[in-house]
Amino acid sequence: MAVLVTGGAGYIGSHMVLALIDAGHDDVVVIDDLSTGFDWALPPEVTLVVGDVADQELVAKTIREHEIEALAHFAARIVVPDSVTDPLHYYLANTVKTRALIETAVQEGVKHVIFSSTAAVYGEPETVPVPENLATNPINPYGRSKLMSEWMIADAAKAHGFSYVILRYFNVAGADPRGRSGQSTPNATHLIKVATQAALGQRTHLDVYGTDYPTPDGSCLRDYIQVSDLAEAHLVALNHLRGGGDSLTLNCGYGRGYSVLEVIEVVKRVSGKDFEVRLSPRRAGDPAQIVAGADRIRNELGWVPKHDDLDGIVRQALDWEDALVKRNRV
Ligand SMILES: NC(=O)c1ccc[n+]([C@@H]2O[C@H](COP(=O)([O-])OP(=O)(O)OC[C@H]3O[C@@H](n4cnc5c(N)ncnc54)[C@H](O)[C@@H]3O)[C@@H](O)[C@H]2O)c1
Ligand SMILES: O=c1ccn([C@@H]2O[C@H](COP(=O)(O)OP(=O)(O)O[C@H]3O[C@H](CO)[C@@H](O)[C@H](O)[C@H]3O)[C@@H](O)[C@H]2O)c(=O)[nH]1
Repeated sequence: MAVLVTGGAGYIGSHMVLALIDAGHDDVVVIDDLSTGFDWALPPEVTLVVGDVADQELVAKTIREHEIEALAHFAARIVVPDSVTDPLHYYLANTVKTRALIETAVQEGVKHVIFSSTAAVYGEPETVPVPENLATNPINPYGRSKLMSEWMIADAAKAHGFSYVILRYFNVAGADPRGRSGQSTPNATHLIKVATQAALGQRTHLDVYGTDYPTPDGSCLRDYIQVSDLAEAHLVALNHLRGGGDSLTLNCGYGRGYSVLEVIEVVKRVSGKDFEVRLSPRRAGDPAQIVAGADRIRNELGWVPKHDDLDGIVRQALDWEDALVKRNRV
């Protein structure tokens, strides 16, 4: 009952691989082009196929050779402002390549698909938290590229008989509590990563992108979910599908929002380090606030998060950043 993890050498995918192995799966195969991922992020017992998810010959061969039953599709481009400046690249990487991958999966008889979607499909909701049945209305090409993939997967599942869980992640942060993986992209743009780098002196300062949003302190509000909790959500989704469960679309978040300024305050407190914070103009493509309606995944799949604590998430991110520095991987 092998699982193929696309993008498994990346931040979230590598935590999924660890979760599968911790749960006793000895048949995990990763396909990754290593464009933003790292082969060293993977445990040695995992098979890594270096290549593109849209290489249909390679993917078909991999599925056949390893008798892949389920596909967890993480590989993508993920930076919201980059999607605004280079939308065609995002539609190619996230939508066109997902189409090719799903076509191969259908041709090769893959039974289950878990897809990494995003809170960005909701766009700029008028109220938070947002339940899954809120109308989708993405405001940036990244969100649209993912929403189109959601639609393709749902349509193809209906036509060709596989089952799926679409997981809409909110803002993913933190690191493996055992220190085996974390966010390793050197020039990552994610707030908690950037703030921990500022705290450790790897960046001169931190920009706050926008302080005039209609939020309590004027900075954007996000729902930060710890990465191993998110990986665990994939495991319960996989078990659900293997047990014959229906296809589902589920938010992955804790249901509580923190502002950019609040996150910075937590990073300074937990690290014990002060750093320069510049109040800067808004960044392209950012919604003011996005918080998960977080009940459905708990009710439908029995998912129970273990790391719902921003201080702990920041501590993990700091420890991982520190480990990267010590291993000369920054
Ligand atoms: N990080 C977040 O906060 C967040 C939030 C919502 C959704 N997501 C989604 O989660 C998924 C994983 O994100 P991440 O943060 O781990 O990013 P990441 O960049 O660390 O991981 C992506 C991985 O996919 C690989 N990859 C990219 N394009 C590929 C291709 N065409 N063929 C093969 N491999 C390819 C990269 O080398 C990398 O290892 C993405 O689909 C992203 O859209 C992330
Ligand atoms: O140096 C920084 C970095 C970020 N921010 C702000 O912090 C918030 C969060 O930004 P970031 O961490 O870059 O995440 P998002 O742009 O919210 O996007 C993340 O979260 C989305 C789900 O909500 C995912 O779909 C994306 O893949 C993922 O990058 C935003 O308001 C940013 O403007 C800053 O003010 N300064």
